[in-house]
Amino acid sequence: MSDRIQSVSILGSTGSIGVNTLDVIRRHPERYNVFALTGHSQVELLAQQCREFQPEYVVISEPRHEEVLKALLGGLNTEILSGSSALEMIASHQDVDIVMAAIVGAAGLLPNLAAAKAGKKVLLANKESLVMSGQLFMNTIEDSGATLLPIDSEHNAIYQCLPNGQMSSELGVDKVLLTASGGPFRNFSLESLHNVTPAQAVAHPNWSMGQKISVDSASLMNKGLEFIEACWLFNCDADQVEVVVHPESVIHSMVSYVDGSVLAQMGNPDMRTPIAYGLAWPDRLASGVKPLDLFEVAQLNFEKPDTTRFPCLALAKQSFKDGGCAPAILNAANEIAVAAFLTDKLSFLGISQVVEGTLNGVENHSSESLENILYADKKARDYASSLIQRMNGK
Ligand SMILES: NC(=O)C1=CN([C@@H]2O[C@H](COP(=O)(O)OP(=O)(O)OC[C@H]3O[C@@H](n4cnc5c(N)ncnc54)[C@H](OP(=O)(O)O)[C@@H]3O)[C@@H](O)[C@H]2O)C=CC1
Ligand SMILES: CC(=O)[C@@H](O)[C@H](O)COP(=O)(O)O
Ligand SMILES: [Mn+2]
Repeated sequence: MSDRIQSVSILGSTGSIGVNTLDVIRRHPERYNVFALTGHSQVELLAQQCREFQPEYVVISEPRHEEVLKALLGGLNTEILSGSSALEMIASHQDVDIVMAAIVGAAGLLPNLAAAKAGKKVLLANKESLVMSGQLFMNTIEDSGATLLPIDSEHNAIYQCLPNGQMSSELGVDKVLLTASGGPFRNFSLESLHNVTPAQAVAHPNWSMGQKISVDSASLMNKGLEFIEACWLFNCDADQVEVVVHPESVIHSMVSYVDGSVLAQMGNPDMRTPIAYGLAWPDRLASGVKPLDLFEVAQLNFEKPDTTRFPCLALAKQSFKDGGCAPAILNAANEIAVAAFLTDKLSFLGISQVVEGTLNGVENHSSESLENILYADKKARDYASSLIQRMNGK
């Protein structure tokens, strides 16, 4: 354990992961100091977090809200910044040890890359940035000597079950078993999926999360993004990752070995466990999570995923196999489609149609440069938006 207090920047402190991160940090003032906090639209909550944790910097990424934030924080010794370049600054600042990457979606890419380039300990919750830029992101981590620790519950579990955090066949690793809850519509017929609402989609059976990831869990796009995330994080081929539906979300994922052993990481579904693991690694830290009561759990169930009702999983796997910017195109189309679904401009089943249509309609290029990735992201957003307009007869 390091004796020095660690300085933490939290990208997306007003979100579900951000709030849980602050909850863990609050329990350990002797170990962590908050260097910077960031939010996008929740100005009141961001101001409240600043009053409690007194960071050096606060960034409101949406510049419209800067004046309100200033008014709310009058007299506080925290420097107030706005805009996306400020996010990169607080993610790469020389006084920062740990960066929690918890902005939702592609908006996290540039600050996450800045943290990686600056050699920080990067706690990666934002899976979209890795899906978009897999090879580039992993190369950046390796070149800078940064430490990358997965916070996504499944990947954190896999990391804990692998011998050295990597898919090593020399050490007898056979396969990664990526668990999926199946989401709120696991038992819905294809017919009934036509009419499901945003309120139903965000009501995840086991986890309390932000709206976008909750819809992704309902469509199984979350598992598709996580499939790609696992391949990059652990240097796996597509056939070394198997998705297993496990409705209880008590096993957070598993690793199988050539001798027939299967190692699982288990616990109550509460993100404070992987967050505490990432913050304290290689130590362990009390997180406030209730111990798992196996008698209460009683049963663990497993099923195969159904890609007929949930085509997003198959689309994501295919995009990874296609390579280049295909995963970035998939991600961008999905972000646009989910936003349209949440605002009643697209049906639930329309999400996979928009993603598939965009993958077919936008040309794929090499993903070697950041410029190519950002170009694919922009093209895919434009294409998906116009597709939704056409689907709505406009
Ligand atoms: N929630 C969970 O349990 C899990 C989440 N993850 C991943 O972690 C990430 C965050 O998820 P979650 O916390 O649920 O999401 P939330 O929607 O709860 O929070 C998102 C955060 O990002 C900020 N934000 C939104 N848009 C922008 C933008 N354009 N620029 C900068 N900041 C922005 C939000 O600010 P504001 O709220 O102020 O608008 C908020 O702080 C996602 O990538 C998700 O996939 C992974 C595993 C589990
Ligand atoms: C908590 C977490 O990591 C989420 O990504 C969660 O896994 C969503 O659950 P499903 O996508 O399996 O429904
Ligand atoms: Mn997950």
